Amino acid sequence: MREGLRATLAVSAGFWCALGEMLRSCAARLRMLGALRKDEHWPARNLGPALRWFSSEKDFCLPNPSWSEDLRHLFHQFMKKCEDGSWTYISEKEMLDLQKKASELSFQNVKPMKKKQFPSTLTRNFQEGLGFEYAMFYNKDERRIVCLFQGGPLLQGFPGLLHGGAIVTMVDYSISILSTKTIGFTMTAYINITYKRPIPIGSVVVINGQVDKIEERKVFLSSSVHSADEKTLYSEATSLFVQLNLEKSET
Ligand SMILES: CCCCCCCC(=O)SCCNC(=O)CCNC(=O)[C@H](O)C(C)(C)COP(=O)(O)OP(=O)(O)OC[C@H]1O[C@@H](n2cnc3c(N)ncnc32)[C@H](O)[C@@H]1OP(=O)(O)O
Repeated sequence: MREGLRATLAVSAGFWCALGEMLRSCAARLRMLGALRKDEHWPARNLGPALRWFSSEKDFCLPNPSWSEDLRHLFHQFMKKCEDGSWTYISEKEMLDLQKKASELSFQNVKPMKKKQFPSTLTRNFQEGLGFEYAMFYNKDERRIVCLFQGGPLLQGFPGLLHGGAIVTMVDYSISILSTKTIGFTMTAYINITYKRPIPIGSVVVINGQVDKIEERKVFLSSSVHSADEKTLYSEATSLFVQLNLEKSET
């Protein structure tokens, strides 16, 4: 009897959580669409809570209601490419595990912030659709990474356009995962980015990163940012990542 009651309570708690999550997603989608409406100036006070409470249980790289048709389409295309094993989907958990392991191994003197103060990594701190929406795919044999990225209204620089800092953040994050998967834990030593065309907020871009050369602890990479139809080249970057010297790193 008691077991039955417990099961009922668990099911109803699950139902309310799922409903809450669904309503939050819809609200985020509506806010994003509102912000993208022509001629509308979107004051920050209308944003509502922009931070998202992070749950390590949820895979934020999977499609959510804020994703546009283009992003969904590309995501499913890449998931298909994963079927023969040439490409692999990188889940949120894998990204978090990489970060956690890197900080455990290298920065013993740095205290991670408490979850309550700081929900997650920069790219995951925004409500659905308002910041960084992305999914990544890795090709081990070709030493390549692809990141499908849709930047939301909180990443605005000039009106209606993505901020260059947000673009390089996403490029840096993608290739940092590539270099770490290629030779172990690395950090960005430099990244030189050239912005060729502005990226409209809410549009979907494809970040392609590849390893050009490895010299001992140094990984040289190049990357590009294209439109989903590959017709527009938005940015190009070259960068150096250095494998962490675990004996030396203390801070
Ligand atoms: C898993 C995903 C997590 C998401 C994170 C996203 C990525 C990031 O944002 S990382 C944050 C930004 N980056 C940083 O904060 C890094 C700060 N810098 C550092 O900690 C160090 O300088 C670091 C680790 C890059 C290199 O330091 P260290 O391990 O002591 O290497 P060091 O011995 O000085 O240099 C190694 C080699 O790299 C070269 N090198 C290092 N930095 C540079 C540079 N900026 N330009 C050119 N060459 C460089 C050196 O000349 C040397 O070359 P060689 O072996 O031929 O003599």
